[in-house]
Amino acid sequence: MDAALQSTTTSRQQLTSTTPVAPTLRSGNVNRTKRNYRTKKRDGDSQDEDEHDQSQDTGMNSNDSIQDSAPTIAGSSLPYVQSQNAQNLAEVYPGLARLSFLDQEQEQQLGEAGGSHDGASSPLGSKKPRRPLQQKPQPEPHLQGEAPSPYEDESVTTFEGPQSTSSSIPPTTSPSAVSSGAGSGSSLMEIKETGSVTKGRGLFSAATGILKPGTLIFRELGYCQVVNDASLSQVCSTCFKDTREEQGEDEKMSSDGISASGQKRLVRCAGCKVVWYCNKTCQIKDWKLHHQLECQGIQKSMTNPVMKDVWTKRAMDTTTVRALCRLVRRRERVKASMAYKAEHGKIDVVQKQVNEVYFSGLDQKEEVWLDEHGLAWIDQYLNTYEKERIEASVSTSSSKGALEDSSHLTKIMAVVMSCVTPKEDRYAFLMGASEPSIGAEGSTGTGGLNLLRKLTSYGFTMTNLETTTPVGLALYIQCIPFMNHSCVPNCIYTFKGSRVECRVVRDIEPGEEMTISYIDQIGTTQERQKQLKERYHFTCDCPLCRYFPANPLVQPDEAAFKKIVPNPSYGPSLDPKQGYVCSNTACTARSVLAIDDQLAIYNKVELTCKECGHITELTQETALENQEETERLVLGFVREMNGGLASHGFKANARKFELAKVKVPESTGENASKDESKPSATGGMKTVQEPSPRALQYFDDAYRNLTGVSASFSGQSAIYDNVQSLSKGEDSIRRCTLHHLVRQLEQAGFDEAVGHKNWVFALHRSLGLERILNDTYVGHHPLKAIQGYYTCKIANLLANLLLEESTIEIEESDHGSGDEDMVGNSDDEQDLQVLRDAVGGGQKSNAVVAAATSGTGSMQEQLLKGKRKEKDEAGEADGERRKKRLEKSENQRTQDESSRQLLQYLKSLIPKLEESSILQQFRVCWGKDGKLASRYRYQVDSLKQALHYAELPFATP
Ligand SMILES: C[S@@+](CC[C@H](N)C(=O)[O-])C[C@H]1O[C@@H](n2cnc3c(N)ncnc32)[C@H](O)[C@@H]1O
Repeated sequence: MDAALQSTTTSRQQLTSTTPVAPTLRSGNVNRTKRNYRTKKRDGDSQDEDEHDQSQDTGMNSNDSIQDSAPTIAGSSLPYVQSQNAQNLAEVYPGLARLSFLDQEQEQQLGEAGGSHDGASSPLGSKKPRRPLQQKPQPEPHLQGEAPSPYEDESVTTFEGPQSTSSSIPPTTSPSAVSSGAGSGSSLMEIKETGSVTKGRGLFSAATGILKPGTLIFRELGYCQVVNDASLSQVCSTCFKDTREEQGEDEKMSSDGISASGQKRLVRCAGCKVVWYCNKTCQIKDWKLHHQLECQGIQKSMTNPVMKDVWTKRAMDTTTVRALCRLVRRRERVKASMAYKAEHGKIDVVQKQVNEVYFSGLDQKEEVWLDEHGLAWIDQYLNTYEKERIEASVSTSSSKGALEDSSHLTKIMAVVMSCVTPKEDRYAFLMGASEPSIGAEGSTGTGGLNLLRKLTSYGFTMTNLETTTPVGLALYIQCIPFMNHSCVPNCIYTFKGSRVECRVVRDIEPGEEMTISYIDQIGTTQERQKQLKERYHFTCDCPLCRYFPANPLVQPDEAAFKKIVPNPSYGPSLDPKQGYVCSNTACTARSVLAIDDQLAIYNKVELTCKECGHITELTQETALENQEETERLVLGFVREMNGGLASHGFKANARKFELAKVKVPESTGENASKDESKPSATGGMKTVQEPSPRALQYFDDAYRNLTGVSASFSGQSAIYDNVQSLSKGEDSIRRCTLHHLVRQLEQAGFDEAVGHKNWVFALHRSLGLERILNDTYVGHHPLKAIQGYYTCKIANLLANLLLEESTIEIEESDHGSGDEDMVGNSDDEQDLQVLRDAVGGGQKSNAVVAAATSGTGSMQEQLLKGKRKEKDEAGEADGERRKKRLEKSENQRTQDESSRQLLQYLKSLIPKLEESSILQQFRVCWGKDGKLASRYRYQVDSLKQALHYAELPFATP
């Protein structure tokens, strides 16, 4: 959300360690004379940068290049050339003529490669048939009741852009918001007023039935998006593919895009030397959409010595700058197109053709919509509500003074203006006082300051789906920006490239508002509210904030929260994350006795537990000691994770914080982690990557120190047991909070470390974070969603692998499994198909399949619930409740059985998946370069890891 600023900060932090510094532009780059095509042809493919250099040169001298390249265009078979004269083309895209050279070369290259190319970025001019606009994607398996999938039948989907562009009320539907189920025309969601003056509008369910967890409610393309500075050389600026996934976390990329192993991953635009791409297809696509003008702008900006430092020495983060430039340019393009339409009564042919060339299927549809309605829409939705807010944040911006003395926002504006606006238009651009003429170089639309303000409050930080690392900044305008915040959201969002996807995480009733969390949910009510106030300028009033009011004097409100969480583990008085619980180890109550704030007022408090009457004395010193002890333990954990060699500082270890290689007996499973030193019966030992037992012991101690609960990765049910082992002894006050631990882990680079997918599995599973998130933190942590997504993805991929699709039955479970992760994702579908072909389509029983497809996402939760219920049973005597519990436990047994079947099934797949012949086939049919084979390998490894941890017994409260 206010990611523009946020991401700027993040990126700046990362900049010091990871951002490559682009080499200084060769002198005379901008005015370098053109070389002829033949020279370029001779240079061949390896000369990417030179080729682009030339296209840049041509782009900057468009008149010459149009004449020069006219014959080439005329003779080309490229679709946009066939029916378009070069002059018209060049008017809109001055560099296009020169680009035809790249297109031809691209075609040639593809021809040589047998036309096998990543379908997601189909080459310009290739004969490859586009996915038809009305192709029917697979239905969403998790949509319950009558609510149709947003993509159920696109042939009848109609785009409803702004109903009246002059209206100040924005339209209630947008392409992504419209879900036309089999001609019903019904919609899955609608935008309407919440009824709260502070909240304004929101996104509401318009489905007729309950939307179940896992349901994909929409996917949305960005209006404009950029890769952040820290990721520029590692993430493609067109498709947002993150090469770090393939190269592994510790294989860093140098500033020239060469990995530690010497492989070149991305190619850089040789014109500006700022943005990077997977290949020329991506480069061309971006060139035509955005980068041509962006590239010229950056080079123009570099003629100013101060600005030059920004671009070449990264004197400041340029993420927001580039995003804003793209926003300005896109608005320009749309305006030019609209003006054309007004004058000629039809859509600009070039625009139309370019759209056709660029996009296929849904993308094209969405892009056309964005082009036609985006401008009006963006103005409407941004202006109506946000106008009075955040004004202060930019009120100081002006073009005054030197860059160094200016505020951050002023700096951003200064750089933006140096890229997009001629000097004489700068004031107009800044204030929106007048409209520069359409089509003129540097024409900018209204109010650069306004746009910046909007970008900073509506921009989203895009993250890598699997690692959750921030990769870029995007502005969405259709659905997600209408979603309000809740600390117990019913939806979560994730990114696939630049496309955002929004899913349901708990039941949504018809008409209920759909919410997301703008912030990390791990904090206390005070912490969350502080963040929301600072970043988004509102005070959250969600059910969780009302259940655990930030101010302990405010009467808690139970009703709203209990609607969402029927049996919360804690009473509604104090947020358990901010307090201390009874120190009597025999006491099973976890009611909060005191909070930090109280301790700040009184140096010493005596706390009587209502449950057991035990009196605990709590002093600031005790609290501090607890804190220090935990820090020491976390340090020990970090040191062990780094091989136990040296005692490093927190931050310095960030990148090294990896799973240790541990020798375990061949027969993995529960014993593997319990007794790693003993060889198995067969005598074999093997190396797996997981936290060492000592590291886990450290973590367990730290965890227990703070919570009074054993993380118990080793399988002992350990709530409140073993507290004696703590140095503070039995009477130690136990802090009922984990956020300090989480903060320390963050400091220790944990966040970066969990970028490693196995880490996510390992730690969530083995340290019981699932339980913590479910039980203590109540809501759904984004990481959990990612984990769930990933688990589903692997499980589905593999579960489907050996099955005929027709035999798959989706059984309803109390948690969505996210099966639809596969739906509509051509990459995954291809993955699946290739795998299926490779393995040869084995058969499994329906029951197993149903278990596999229904239980995947909630597998761990099901186990967790089972254990929790067992514990509940032991502690309660009430007959009525026992009866209910028995019923529940019956359900639980079924779920456990389903999970067990799933586990067994997935385990049985592994040997088959690991057959070398399959791996070989996979390599041959997909990636000659072996990339996809290694991705496949990675998935199998992750599955093994997940299964390994899934088999460890859970610690239950
Ligand atoms: C992305 S917009 C959400 C859509 C917005 N309500 C609208 O009408 O355009 C974010 C802004 O909505 C408001 N908002 C979001 N969630 C809120 C909440 N839970 N309570 C109050 N205001 C909220 C804040 O002003 C925030 O800056």
